[in-house]
Amino acid sequence: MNGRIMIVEDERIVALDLRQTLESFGHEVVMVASSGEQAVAEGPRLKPDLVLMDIHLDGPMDGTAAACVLQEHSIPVLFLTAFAGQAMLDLAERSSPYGYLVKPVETRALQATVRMALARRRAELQVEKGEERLRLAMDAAELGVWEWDATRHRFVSEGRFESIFGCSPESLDDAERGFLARIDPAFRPGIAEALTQGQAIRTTVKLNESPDSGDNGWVDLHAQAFSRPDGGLDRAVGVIRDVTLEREQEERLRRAAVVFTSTGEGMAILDVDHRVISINPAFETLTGFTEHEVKGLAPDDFLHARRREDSFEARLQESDSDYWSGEVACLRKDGTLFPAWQHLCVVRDAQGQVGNYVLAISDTGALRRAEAQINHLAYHDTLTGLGNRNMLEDTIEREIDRARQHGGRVAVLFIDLDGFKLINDTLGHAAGDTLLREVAHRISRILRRTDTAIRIGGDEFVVVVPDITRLEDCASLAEKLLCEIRTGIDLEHERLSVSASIGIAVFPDNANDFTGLVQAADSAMYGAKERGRNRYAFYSNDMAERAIERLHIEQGLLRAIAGDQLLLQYQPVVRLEDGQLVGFEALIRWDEPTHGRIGPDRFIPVAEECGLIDYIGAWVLRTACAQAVSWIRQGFEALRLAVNVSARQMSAGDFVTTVREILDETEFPPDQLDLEITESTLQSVDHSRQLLAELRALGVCISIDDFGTGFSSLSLLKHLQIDRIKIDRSFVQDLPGDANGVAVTEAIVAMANRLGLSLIAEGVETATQQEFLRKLGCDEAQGYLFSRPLDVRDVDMLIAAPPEHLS
Ligand SMILES: Nc1nc2c(ncn2[C@@H]2O[C@H](COP(=O)(O)O[C@H]3[C@@H](O)[C@H](n4cnc5c(=O)[nH]c(N)nc54)O[C@@H]3COP(=O)(O)O)[C@@H](O)[C@H]2O)c(=O)[nH]1
Repeated sequence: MNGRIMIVEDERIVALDLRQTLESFGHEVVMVASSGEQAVAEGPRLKPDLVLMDIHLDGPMDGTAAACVLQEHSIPVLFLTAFAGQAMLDLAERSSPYGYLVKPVETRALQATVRMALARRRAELQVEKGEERLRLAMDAAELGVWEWDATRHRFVSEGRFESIFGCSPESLDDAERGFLARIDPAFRPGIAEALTQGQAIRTTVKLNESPDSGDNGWVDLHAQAFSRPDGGLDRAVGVIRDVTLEREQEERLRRAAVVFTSTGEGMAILDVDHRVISINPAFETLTGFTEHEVKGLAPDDFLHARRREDSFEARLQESDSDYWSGEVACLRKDGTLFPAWQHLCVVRDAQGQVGNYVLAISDTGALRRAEAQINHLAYHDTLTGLGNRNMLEDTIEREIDRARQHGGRVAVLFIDLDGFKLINDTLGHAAGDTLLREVAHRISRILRRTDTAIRIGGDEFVVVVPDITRLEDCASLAEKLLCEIRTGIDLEHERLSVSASIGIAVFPDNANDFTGLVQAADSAMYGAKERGRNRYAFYSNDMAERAIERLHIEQGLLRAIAGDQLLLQYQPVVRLEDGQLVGFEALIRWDEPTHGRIGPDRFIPVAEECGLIDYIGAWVLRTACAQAVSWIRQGFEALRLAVNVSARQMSAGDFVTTVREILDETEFPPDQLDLEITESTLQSVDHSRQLLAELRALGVCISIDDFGTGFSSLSLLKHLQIDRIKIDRSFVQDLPGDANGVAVTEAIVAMANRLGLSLIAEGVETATQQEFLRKLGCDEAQGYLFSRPLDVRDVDMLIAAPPEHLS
């Protein structure tokens, strides 16, 4: 076995001799160095298999120091020395020499020692190479090798162990827990058992979060445990490999598989030639085809109804990406068509080559139907099926646009039912709903195809009439609507009659846009209501003027309250039987310093609108009660006092409390107080039934004022706690000549008698009217025939000395 040898010897003769001897053995002497410095400078470059080194060298670096440096470069050294004292041997040992020859060296000893050293060197190199190979292989396989000596509590590792396990092997030295604690608790018992039983471990485990990096992941763990003879773990050796990415990939695939089989979208996987490889259950459900039936077919052959437009190739070409989505027409197995939203997707491999296609379809038929339903709901009133507020805006704006283009006109009729609230209140919401549906039906029945009927909420409807040429046509339509609505409606056991008030506004005459037109029609509707309901009114400039006047009244009313400009008059009420004075109705007046006396008809509605009525109403009640108490104290003990109450007052949450407090404060006897409430008040006040019950509980009486002018129903009178009905002046004034007035009055008297209610007629101006009413059975009356409303001092005189006709 020959080698490349360097000789380090400062004695030239000895060096030459060594060289000749070594060369005679067939070795190659790569260099003869004469100093330690020269040896360490050239040794690493020449990489000799062996260095023969004289220990005692001249110069600063002796042989042992030079040998230590060469050893760092894995160059083996064989020492030559003239003597071998203990101290020298100790020094030489530090550089782990391959041998130690004492000079003069005998040739055979030199040959044998050099040969053994070279053999050892070769063996070591082989081991090193083997280790290197193993390391590279472990690296390539991304493995970490570990060995756990449980007896000595030592944990060693190589390769990628540290980076995979996320902690240094030293931290695992200590105890089983060090190693096992890194493993997720769910996997720990199995591993622990295999270790204590000395078994092989082949498993994939999850790691806990690393204390160093915070990572957790999955590792493949292959190991063999060895037990001690007395039982228990001696040591374990194994490899680990990080399989986190594979696990995630598997998990993704598993999830994708779940999605594929469970999604509601029909999916088909196609090969490069667009032939079906597989379909999911949803595809089968959507199309009726089984996988077996469509495997190997192209979707264009069995699925796409419009083969040319929806063809696979055409759709993908449309898109400049690998995706296309859009609506297509699809065929089911039974030949029926359905609209579908289709996604096409190209699946490429790592090299960018097309590997597959994915086709996904969802039936958009249901979506289309839902869309239509949502649109319907968005634009229609669910109760009546008419259009709703959204449709109103769209329709009016569209018709205004059209009218602008053609120079036409658009009419808007705003319809509000008279007395609807009362029906809801007394007969219940179900009855109210039935009524609204019937009214909606009647409105629709008489409209043209081009007209639009809308319910904008509650009891308010709007009719949009395009292309009107004459205002008379609007008037006749409004009349037809009033007549249709007025006709009795059968509700369960009741035949109801409800009227409506209609306001009409026209584009471009009254307003130029949607908001203006609807507002104008709304104002006109209020105009119709003010004029007595059950009628229609066109929007007029008067309405705008009235709005300004209202503003002036509102501002004046504030001054009136502050400046004591309000006062009360009292109109006597007489018993028809004997003409006896039975009481008074308190009537408010406003003495305005510049405009003179203003009647309640003008300012009460304004006070209601601006909220001053609560204050004014309480003032009237307090003043009238206090005044009446003084008349009672003057000797008119049987006096009854009627006080008008408006809708707004009744709506105030504390109305009953106000009445109670005023009665307590003035000491007026409750049973002599008559609160006059109009039918329309009952119609507009929520929970009027309960309110009346509470007022009755105070002991006061309730009269229905202006009876017969609004929604009158037997149920209303039956359900509400009422004492008296006041026949409206409008019926009385035409008695007894007018047949209609007579019929209505007779019906009211009959109704009151049947329900045991007392009757009073207002506006009696003639003796004939008085006589007619008396004969009919009417109990009491008031009117100019007996007396106009009087100031307090006139009433004082009246009580002191009643005239003959009021005695
Ligand atoms: N909420 C309140 N409303 C009130 C109050 N005071 C009055 N009013 C209401 O104002 C309306 C107009 O009232 P007024 O101008 O006072 O007219 C009353 C009488 O003067 C009038 N009347 C009486 N007899 C005759 C008659 O023979 N002929 C004729 N043409 N008019 C007559 O009738 C009105 C009384 O109406 P009524 O209350 O329905 O009995 C009116 O609606 C008042 O209710 C108030 O304080 N609060």
